[in-house]
Amino acid sequence: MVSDKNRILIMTAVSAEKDAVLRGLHANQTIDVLVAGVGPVAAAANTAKVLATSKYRLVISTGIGGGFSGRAEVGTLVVADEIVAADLGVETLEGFSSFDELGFGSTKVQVDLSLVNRVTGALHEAKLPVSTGPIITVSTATGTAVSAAERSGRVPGVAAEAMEGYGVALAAHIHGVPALEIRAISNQVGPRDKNAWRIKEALDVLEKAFSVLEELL
Ligand SMILES: O=C(O)c1cccc(C(=O)CC[C@H]2O[C@@H](n3cnc4c(=O)[nH]cnc43)[C@H](O)[C@@H]2O)c1
Repeated sequence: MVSDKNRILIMTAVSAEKDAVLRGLHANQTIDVLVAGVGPVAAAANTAKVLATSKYRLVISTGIGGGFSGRAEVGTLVVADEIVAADLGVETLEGFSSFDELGFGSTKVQVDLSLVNRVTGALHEAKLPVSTGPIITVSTATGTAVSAAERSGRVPGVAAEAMEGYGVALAAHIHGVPALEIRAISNQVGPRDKNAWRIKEALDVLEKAFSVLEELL
């Protein structure tokens, strides 16, 4: 790894997502794309490991994700305007209490909204279907309509769900590096129906996204 403050680090959960991003980047020499592993803990640990020895000006968590109905449809892109750990908290008789509410710290990583707007604008200019909104990170992927409604109700405007963004973004924040999360929607968040997942379509739009963003980043 070249240690250079002009470099960008992109973390994906699995190699299929890494390969899609690399196809879009056309062998860009200033962007490193690495596999973080699935889930927030692996993603945080592996991102922190990289940042401990190499300097970057930006970290991006990206890959496929679930879209919330009416906010992010399958085959579209979502750029996070807030990265939220949706299940960091306590189950109580009155419902879920987040770490924020309990005073245990923040479950959110703020993002540079001017960068979010530039990224979203570039994708829109390229005629790619894109929206912005909070992206939640979970340790257990939603699998029922009840859970989808509960999570959607707790995070106003939530657009998408995935499993690595908060881990990647928190590791970056601890190292003083700004972070983004960009998701290509492979499925709708809700009742588990693997037959309804459109992973290839999502990987295709992920590739297109990074072929556009290569010029901007
Ligand atoms: O439901 C299943 O049988 C099943 C089998 C394999 C993988 C899964 C996943 O949930 C993959 C999680 C993986 O993909 C991202 N992802 C994509 N869609 C979602 C979602 O709706 N909720 C959470 N994560 C999602 C995630 O970032 C992981 O890397 C399920």
